[in-house]
Amino acid sequence: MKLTIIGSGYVGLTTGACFAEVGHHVVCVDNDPRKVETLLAGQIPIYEPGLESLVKKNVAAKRLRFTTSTEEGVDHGEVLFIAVPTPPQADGSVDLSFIEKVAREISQFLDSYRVIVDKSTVPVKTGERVAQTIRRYAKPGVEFDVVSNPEFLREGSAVADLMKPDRIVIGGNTDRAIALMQKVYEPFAAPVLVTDINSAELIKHAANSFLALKISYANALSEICEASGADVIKVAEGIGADKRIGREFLNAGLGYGGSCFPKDIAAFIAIADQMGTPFTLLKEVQRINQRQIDRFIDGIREALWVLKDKKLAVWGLAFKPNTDDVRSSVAISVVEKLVSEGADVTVYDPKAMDKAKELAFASKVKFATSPLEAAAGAEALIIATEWPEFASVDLSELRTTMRAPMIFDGRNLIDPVAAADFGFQYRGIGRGVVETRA
Ligand SMILES: NC(=O)c1ccc[n+]([C@@H]2O[C@H](COP(=O)([O-])OP(=O)(O)OC[C@H]3O[C@@H](n4cnc5c(N)ncnc54)[C@H](O)[C@@H]3O)[C@@H](O)[C@H]2O)c1
Ligand SMILES: O=c1ccn([C@@H]2O[C@H](COP(=O)(O)OP(=O)(O)O[C@H]3O[C@H](CO)[C@@H](O)[C@H](O)[C@H]3O)[C@@H](O)[C@H]2O)c(=O)[nH]1
Repeated sequence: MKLTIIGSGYVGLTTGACFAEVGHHVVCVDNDPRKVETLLAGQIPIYEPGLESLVKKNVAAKRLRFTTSTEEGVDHGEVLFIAVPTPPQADGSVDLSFIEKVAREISQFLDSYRVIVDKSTVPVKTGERVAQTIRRYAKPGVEFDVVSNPEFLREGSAVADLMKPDRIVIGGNTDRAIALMQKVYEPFAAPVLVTDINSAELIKHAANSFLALKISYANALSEICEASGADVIKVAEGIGADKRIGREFLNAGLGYGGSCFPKDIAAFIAIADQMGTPFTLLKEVQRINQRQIDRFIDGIREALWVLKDKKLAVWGLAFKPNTDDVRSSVAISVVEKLVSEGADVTVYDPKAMDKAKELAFASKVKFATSPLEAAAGAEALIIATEWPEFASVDLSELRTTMRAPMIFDGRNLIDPVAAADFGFQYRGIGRGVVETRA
């Protein structure tokens, strides 16, 4: 099929590449000329495992191309996917101006039937607004349908998630549009759930909120574990073994971050308020999430007494491993907090340093070229993102290079007993303080 993606960021580019991989002919549009130039030059503007080779392969096979022209995209695709940003506003509600703009742009070039699919994460009832907007601006009588097809990929495993999704949600109001959408997804052989547009839109916010709730449950447990001397990892294992609960998304840590959960939970709260059905449970989720980072910083302050002029190493800047994405990264919030209290911070991340260097905090820290270089002479090490390479650092070398032996492990990455054996004082999340045994 001929498909068009409008917005070629983390979602649009990866979705476009995966659609091409299963045989569709895909045009990816982006209004950022620099991004399109990069893509046309054969480079990938983001780090996502497996994406580069997939893009190269499908460009070479002439199933995938890039343009800045929405007109070219509308001409090409039978189905037009919108994957532009839906950022938060100050009150938590969603800024829908990107979506509205694309709807107007599409309507300008619409000559014959198209399915316009909202893949961005949007509040319930956005589909109705998109249809209204296109009808208002398009030539009279031109046929189209609007469909909601939320995306559930996770950064860091986006290609795998797209190629083998748990489910595909198609929210549509006409058989014609739903049939075309089923054809788009046929090659993926995944379970398809067909709903009305409003339900599909709601599924996305409800799913992300539930996952954030699950993480916050583990984080709230971690505080009780610290107070009682229990181990949150064992507790998560114990409850997660029940199939009705499941072990995934029960990892206590510094709280959830990234470009999705914080904004989507705030959006869902705002949507529920607007509907007159307040979702106060989610406010508690937000509170627990903030408390988790505050408690972590308090623990560092309590152990080190004074942060001013302390030489600290921070491992990790990306909001999670296997991505270079630093949007709403809790790791960066940790660094900012330490810097604001006068600490002398050196950071290292395997993939996210270029993106981090574009942010305001960058001028106030030093960037190292390896985990051990970051830790050289440090009076404490803070682990803020659970990159696998941090777990395999030689603890004996680490001990030798650091000035004082303290590890604050915000992601429970290091084995506390091994750390203690190598002479470290170790503080994880929800597993107490382990004193040095060396
Ligand atoms: N990142 C994720 O993991 C993820 C997963 C599922 C859903 N989502 C949702 O998908 C949407 C996009 O997220 P993202 O992370 O891909 O954002 P992104 O910022 O990485 O990409 C969006 C792209 O849209 C482009 N764009 C903006 N306006 C445009 C226009 N008028 N015409 C053409 N291109 C335009 C931007 O230049 C950018 O490249 C959001 O609603 C997000 O909540 C994101
Ligand atoms: O047990 C866990 C799992 C995750 N996290 C944190 O939660 C955040 C989000 O992680 P993850 O969900 O893996 O990454 P995202 O790429 O943000 O993916 C989420 O957000 C996307 C955008 O909406 C959705 O498509 C995905 O289904 C949803 O998992 C990160 O800060 C993680 O560190 C934890 O603290 N504990």
